[in-house]
Order: sequence, then C-alpha cells, then structure tokens
Amino acid sequence: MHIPQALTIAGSDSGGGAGIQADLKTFQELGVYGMSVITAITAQNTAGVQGVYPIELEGVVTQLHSIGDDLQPAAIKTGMLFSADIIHEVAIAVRQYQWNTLVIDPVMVAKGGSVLLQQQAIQALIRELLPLAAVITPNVPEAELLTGSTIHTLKEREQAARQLVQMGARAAVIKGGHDTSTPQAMDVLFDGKQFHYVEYPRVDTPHTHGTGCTYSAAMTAELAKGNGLLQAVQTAKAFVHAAIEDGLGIGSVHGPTNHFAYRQRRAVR
Ligand SMILES: Nc1ncnc2c1ncn2[C@@H]1O[C@H](COP(=O)(O)OP(=O)(O)O)[C@@H](O)[C@H]1O
Ligand SMILES: Cc1ncc(COP(=O)(O)O)c(N)n1
Repeated sequence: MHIPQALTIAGSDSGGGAGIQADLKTFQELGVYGMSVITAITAQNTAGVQGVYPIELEGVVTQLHSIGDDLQPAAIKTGMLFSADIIHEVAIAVRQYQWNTLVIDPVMVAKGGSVLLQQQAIQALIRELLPLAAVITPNVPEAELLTGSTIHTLKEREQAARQLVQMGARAAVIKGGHDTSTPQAMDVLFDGKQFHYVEYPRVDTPHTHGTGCTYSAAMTAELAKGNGLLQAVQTAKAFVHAAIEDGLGIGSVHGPTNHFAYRQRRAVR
C-alpha cells in the first residue's frame, strides 16, 4: 500500500490548535502520513502565547537530516521558523534533499501579537527560502512585510501575489481572512500565469486559532497526494472552512478549529 507522506517544519503549540499539532492532525485527516521537524516550543493556549523556546540549531539540523537521510516526504511545509539561522539550515536541507514541493506559510506573528519570526529573519526568508517555494501563503499583513507594499484593494492583493512570484516563488496565495470588510473570505491564488479566486462565506467566530497552519497543511497534504496546485488550494479551502464553521468551543478565548469536520461531513453525505 502506498501512503503519501508529508513533512512539517514548524513550532509546537502546546494548546494543540496551531503549529505542528494542527499540521499533523490535518495530514492525518486527509490520509497522509505526517512527519515533523520542530523549530521551537511555544507555551500557548487559546488566550495567547505564554512563552517561546527555540530549539538549539543543532537540534533542528539533526532532525532535518534524520528525515532527509531516511524518509521521502512528497511535500513539505514550513510554519514558524523563528530565526535567520533556522531559515538558513532549512534552505540548505530543502536543496540537499530536493524537497521541491515546498509550501511556505510565512508565520510571523501569532493572532494575539506574539512574535514567532524575529524581525531580522524576514530578509533571510525572502532571500533564501522564498525562491524554493512551490507556493507561499501569506495573510495580508505578512504579504505587506514581504513585498514592502501596502495592500487594501483586490488589485493590490493581485499585485502582491504577482510580486511574490517575481521574487522567486512559483505561486502565491494571499489569504483574505483578515479583510473583514467583505462578507466572503476570499483568497487570491496567482499560479505564475493566471489568477484564481477561492472563496467561502466569512464565519462570524472568535475561534480562528490555527486557521493559517491548517490551511497550508491541507494544501501540503493534497500536493503530497500528487494533486495539482489549484485542486490542492480548493480542497484546503473546503477543509479549513469546515474546520472554522464547526468550531469545537474549546478553551476560554480564541479556540482552535475543528480538524475532524471535513472528514465527518464527507462521511454523512
Ligand atoms: N472568519 C473566517 N471565516 C471563513 N474563513 C476564514 C475566516 N478567517 C480565516 N478564514 C480563512 O482561513 C484561511 C486561513 O487564513 P487566515 O486566517 O487569514 O490565515 P492566518 O492564520 O495566517 O492569519 C483562509 O482561507 C481564510 O480565508
Ligand atoms: C507554533 C505556532 N505556529 C503558528 C501559529 C500561528 O497561528 P495562526 O494560524 O492562528 O495565525 C501559532 N500561533 N503558533
């Protein structure tokens, strides 16, 4: 039996809603064997981030080699990378092991405002990792930092997606979760040739902890199965929308999404 395999390189979220935990749950739900390289431990819950503890560089490098020397992930995603040094080592491993199907979720700041990527690491992300990306999935504030442009309109989002491809990514998805001015949560995909618009109605909920991680992990899982990018983005959007809509009501503040929802809905159909 062939089981598609995927790797996440990201931070641990003790609360289980974002980071490595969200990624592995999403891989599993979509029928993909998940592996992880942990870059940092966060002490985190639905109220916020109480602490960030980066893994020492040698520990990250050894994990990368443990995977690359033995296992063959068909798709890889990055989430919280924290420092320029970690980004540098990840870029070396991606090239060494020819991890060509790379999804970059350029995680910078947690929803509560805690820093998950050091300021000086943004340039390393742009210079070293972005040119290796099959797709990069920033939200609007992240896209603004990466491109140096302000983004308000749809035209500006399209321009930012095009710019990220000019900067070396093979494709870019600019997410619309932060734009509460429209009733639709619309994401813009530029695949290097064309724009595609993937949208679902915005859900009025405070429980969106880990949406970006879950979305990019679902995309990675679908790419690991051999699906094309547009199909992977469409399935990921359906997965994250179900996860937001059927929120679990766990914790006291910004709860996690429901990683079971997509599979449970398909089972009852
Ligand atoms: N309230 C919401 N209702 C429906 N979809 C949402 C909502 N918030 C975010 N999304 C969707 O979830 C995915 C993750 O986006 P976003 O929350 O913007 O990422 P991030 O966690 O990086 O800020 C996107 O597809 C976005 O459109
Ligand atoms: C370890 C870790 N990684 C990523 C996020 C971003 O989460 P969100 O998807 O809610 O922006 C997080 N809060 N913690």
